[in-house]
Amino acid sequence: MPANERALIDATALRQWEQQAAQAGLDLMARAGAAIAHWLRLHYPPPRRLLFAAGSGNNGGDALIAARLLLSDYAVSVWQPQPPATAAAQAAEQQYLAAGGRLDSTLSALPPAELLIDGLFGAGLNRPLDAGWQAQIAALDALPCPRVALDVPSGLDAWRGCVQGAALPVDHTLALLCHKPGLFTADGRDYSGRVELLTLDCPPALVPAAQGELLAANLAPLRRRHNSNKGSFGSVSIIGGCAGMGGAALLAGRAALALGAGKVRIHSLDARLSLDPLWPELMIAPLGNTSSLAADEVVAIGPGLGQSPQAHRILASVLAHPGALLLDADALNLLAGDPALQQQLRQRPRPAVITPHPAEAARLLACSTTTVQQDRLAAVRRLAAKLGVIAVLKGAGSLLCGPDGYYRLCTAGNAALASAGQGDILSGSIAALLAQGQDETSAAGNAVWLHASAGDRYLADAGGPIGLRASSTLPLMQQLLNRQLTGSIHDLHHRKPPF
Ligand SMILES: NC(=O)C1=CN([C@@H]2O[C@H](COP(=O)(O)OP(=O)(O)OC[C@H]3O[C@@H](n4cnc5c(N)ncnc54)[C@H](OP(=O)(O)O)[C@@H]3O)[C@@H](O)[C@H]2O)[C@@H](O)CC1
Ligand SMILES: Nc1ncnc2c1ncn2[C@@H]1O[C@H](COP(=O)(O)OP(=O)(O)O)[C@@H](O)[C@H]1O
Ligand SMILES: [K+]
Repeated sequence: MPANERALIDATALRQWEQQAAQAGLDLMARAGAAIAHWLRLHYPPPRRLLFAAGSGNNGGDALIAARLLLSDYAVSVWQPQPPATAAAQAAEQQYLAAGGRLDSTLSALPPAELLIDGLFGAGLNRPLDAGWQAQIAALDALPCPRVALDVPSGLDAWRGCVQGAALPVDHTLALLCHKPGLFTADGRDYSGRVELLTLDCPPALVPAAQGELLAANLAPLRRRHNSNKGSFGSVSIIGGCAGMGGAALLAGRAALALGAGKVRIHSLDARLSLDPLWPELMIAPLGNTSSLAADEVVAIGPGLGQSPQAHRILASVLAHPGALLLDADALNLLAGDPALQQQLRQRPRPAVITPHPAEAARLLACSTTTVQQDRLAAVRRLAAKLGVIAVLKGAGSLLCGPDGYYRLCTAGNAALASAGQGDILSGSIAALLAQGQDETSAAGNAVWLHASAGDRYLADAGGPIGLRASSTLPLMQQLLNRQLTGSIHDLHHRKPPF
């Protein structure tokens, strides 16, 4: 996907884009209708019985234009529960009627369809659907035919990915002009089906600067010279593994090794943990003093750390580590409870990476997990700005954001990853890529992509999402990483920045 096709534009910038296009004489709705009709002809060739659901806004206008363009060789019905409310949608309705099209306001009166095209609500949905609309969504959902959503499945918030009372799950979503983040995060993936972007051929001069993008990996910079040794690939220290939680630190350590760090040490808070018999390559030692950490090693603190006074002391001292630093799990819980630690984190010359799941993010933001999940993008932006970090908000549709507010959204991953220890694997993987010289933004993005894609590989191979253990994710990630290390030897000598 070309970079500009990954662009994510906020609602305000999108409205300005629309206005500027109109001023430049571009009829975006006509382009949208034509592109939708073209897509439908290609994927659902005539003859067929099509049912368009046309709402009162411009989403309904798109539907009416496409319906008109398909009148000649499809059997077209249009369900229009309310008259159009915008000038553009009203014009689209007039053209449709003038071309001989029919409108119906009662869904049950319409003949059975072979394909439903959902143009009821688009990016302009601005409040939860009431009981009446929820019943209409349920009636559409009961139709025994495939569905294609225009821009966004009706009832799904295009920006936040939350269901607004009820939403119509579809097989395909045709995103218009640009992708909307709500298609891929929170509830988005459960409703959007396969998403395709119709760019509407907008002249590049009119395209605004993006506020974010869909995450893409760039792992080629991790290619290795023959003339290298373990010292070339950095050192990682994992700090955690208190009594009863040693497994978390071991998983993070194994991930750091599996993803290519040259040397990995686990500093366990539990003196009894001294060897990983399955991975004896891991060095395990108690953390006597943080001054034993080398300035250039990568430190990941949190997996199994616990929240004891000792853990708090270690965290306070590790925040001064001059090298790359990652905070996860209990390190984040300790941070949430102590504004002085937060201040220390903000003052770091080199921004740390934090990897909260939604409940940890909620503690850091002093709000509820529901609030985080209702607007995951706002939450990750607030975290990054408040703490001066590269924040990774995990979960369905992981989001990454730096203090400048620019964000990346991972479209890969699935519920196979919803199992204990997967977060520890992610932390260790980010640490491994940092140790191999990637900057914080690249390391976090590439590791999130590898982890999520390993989940997708498992889903495809196993035929379903159940049974992926955190440990078993590692060989899948390793394989994906090795397969991405392509490119010419020339590139090794002229490394470009990864993003
Ligand atoms: N951006 C672009 O450049 C392009 C945009 N295009 C298309 O325009 C679409 C956006 O159009 P839009 O802004 O007119 O809003 P849309 O989604 O049709 O619906 C809003 C309507 O529903 C109403 N309403 C809202 N919530 C409600 C609720 N809970 N319950 C009940 N009613 C509710 C709201 O009215 P309200 O009651 O708020 O006054 C309004 O009438 C976009 O998705 C894409 O398809 C393309 O043509 C080309 C390029
Ligand atoms: N439904 C899902 N879709 C995509 N990714 C998921 C899903 N559930 C979990 N994950 C991923 O799995 C990891 C789980 O991390 P976390 O909740 O910290 O687990 P743990 O604390 O058990 O290690 C995160 O990277 C998260 O993004
Ligand atoms: K829609």
